[in-house]
Amino acid sequence: MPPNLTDAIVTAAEMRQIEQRLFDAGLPVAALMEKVAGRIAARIQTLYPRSRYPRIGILIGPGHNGGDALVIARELHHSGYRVALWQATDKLKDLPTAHLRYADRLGIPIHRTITPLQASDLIVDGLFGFGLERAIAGNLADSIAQINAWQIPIASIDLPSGIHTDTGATMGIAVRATHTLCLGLWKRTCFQDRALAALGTTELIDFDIPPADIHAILGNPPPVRILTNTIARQHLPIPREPTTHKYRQGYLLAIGGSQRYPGSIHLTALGARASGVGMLAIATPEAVVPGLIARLPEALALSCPPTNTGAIAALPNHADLTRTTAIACGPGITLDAGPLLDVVLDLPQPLVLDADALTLLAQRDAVATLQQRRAPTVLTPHAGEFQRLFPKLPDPNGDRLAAVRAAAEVSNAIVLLKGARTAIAHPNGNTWVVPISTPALARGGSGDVLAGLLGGLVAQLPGSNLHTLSATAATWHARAGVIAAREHTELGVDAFTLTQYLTRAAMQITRDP
Ligand SMILES: NC(=O)C1=CN([C@@H]2O[C@H](COP(=O)(O)OP(=O)(O)OC[C@H]3O[C@@H](n4cnc5c(N)ncnc54)[C@H](O)[C@@H]3O)[C@@H](O)[C@H]2O)[C@@H](O)CC1
Ligand SMILES: Nc1ncnc2c1ncn2[C@@H]1O[C@H](COP(=O)(O)OP(=O)(O)O)[C@@H](O)[C@H]1O
Ligand SMILES: [K+]
Repeated sequence: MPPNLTDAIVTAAEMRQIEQRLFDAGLPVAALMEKVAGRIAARIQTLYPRSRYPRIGILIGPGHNGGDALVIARELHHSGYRVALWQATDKLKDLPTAHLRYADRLGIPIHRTITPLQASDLIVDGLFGFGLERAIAGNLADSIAQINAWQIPIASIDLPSGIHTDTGATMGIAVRATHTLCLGLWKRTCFQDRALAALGTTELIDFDIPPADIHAILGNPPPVRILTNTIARQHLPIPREPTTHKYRQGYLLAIGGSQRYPGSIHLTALGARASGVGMLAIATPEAVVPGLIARLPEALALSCPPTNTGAIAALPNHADLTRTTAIACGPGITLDAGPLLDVVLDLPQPLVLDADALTLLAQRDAVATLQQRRAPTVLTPHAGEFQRLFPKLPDPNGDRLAAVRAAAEVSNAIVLLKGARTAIAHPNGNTWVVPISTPALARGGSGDVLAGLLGGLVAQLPGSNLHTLSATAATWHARAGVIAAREHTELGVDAFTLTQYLTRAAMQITRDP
């Protein structure tokens, strides 16, 4: 299968339509269940070897998620595990009914209360998959609460039961998995921040869906996708042309800083430096310039007149922006820099807006202002900034993928919604998801670094796909965080430390498959 097809991210409805095409084409439902469950059973035996996990408790729901679980139970039983089942509900669909009867015949114990499963080394959760249609309540909910309290590792089939397949919402209560084995194609919920704690480690179990069936339902390329390393690599500005020179390697103007927040623009500048941009100019209040140049001697300082609060009042009169290929604006400018933002929005270069620039934008009619821009804009809000910018759109702490897509559509800007799973939407609905990150990045200043890195990347490749470039910068940044956290723990990745790992992250992107 071409690698890009496993990058598609689907909704429950799309998955159902794709599966239906396979069934319509002649693949028996039971055959698919055997195949899928066989692959999961094999994976479980690798992840949880019988020597260390001899006793497996399996939760059986009423639908085909339960059917998968029963096939897995049978296979693990034959492989020598001691398997015990909890049948969660009376009424089962036909396939699970048949498999349950056969499990009984094999002598696998079938319990109607969960207590006997407490003596398990691993729980396999086959209660609900993408067929969950209402909140879990009553005895079922109580049982899930108890299972979660047992502190036994849990492997969920397809999804942690109780998590909405698309939105990541908890439907009443949800199994808290250690490991989620997502089947066939990634479900949206795997990239919704609010579901991450329930998902545990996620892994895709491929079952050979023909690409034509995926494309028939999702289109080609699919609209919502993981940004893979391969794509990120194609959007790094390396290798450089042998005869290039500094003015051909991009000219970024980074605008930020104030007397109150002099540090953020340093971090943005260090992010830009790591992007490899040919020329870096920094517009900041004159009081901030000396410290900045001490740290980044290569940068061109545009010393700006200050407001009476020490914010940037305007760009310097002499500033010649003709060579500028991209602009990043916002870190540390404070809310006193409104007139500056008006000037910046009017400039003809691609523009990355971050931090205070977003809050200032929210104080005017953000959507109308963005619609009027002559050049492309990338907005890089965290959830709080997003809510200020787009108060009428879906909550960015809820269904983040829906929220970011709606924002890009209404604003005609590329919107990069930061978080544990950063999502980047294009106005046409295409959305990249960055599948990795680390909570080590959850501290002040790491976003400033991203703004600079992204600005520097855009400056170097102004004619390239801005949407994918933005996602590449987010991946690059996240990878740097992951490498830094490995070496410094999650506590040791302050924003400056992060900047020192960006080059290593670029090397990793260029080397990894
Ligand atoms: N068709 C197949 O053979 C395949 C099945 N797969 C598995 O099938 C799953 C989807 O199967 P289904 O469509 O049967 O759906 P589920 O197994 O997710 O469950 C649906 C059943 O649960 C009931 N239900 C829904 N919400 C409930 C609630 N809150 N409380 C109590 N009962 C509730 C429904 O009435 C229905 O009977 C996937 O997640 C996956 O595990 C696929 O992965 C692979 C192919
Ligand atoms: N829990 C988390 N897990 C992974 N990444 C995170 C987490 N929290 C924040 N991040 C990342 O850290 C950065 C924080 O940016 P931002 O909130 O703008 O911080 P600041 O404005 O202080 O620089 C973003 O890139 C975001 O994706
Ligand atoms: K499940």
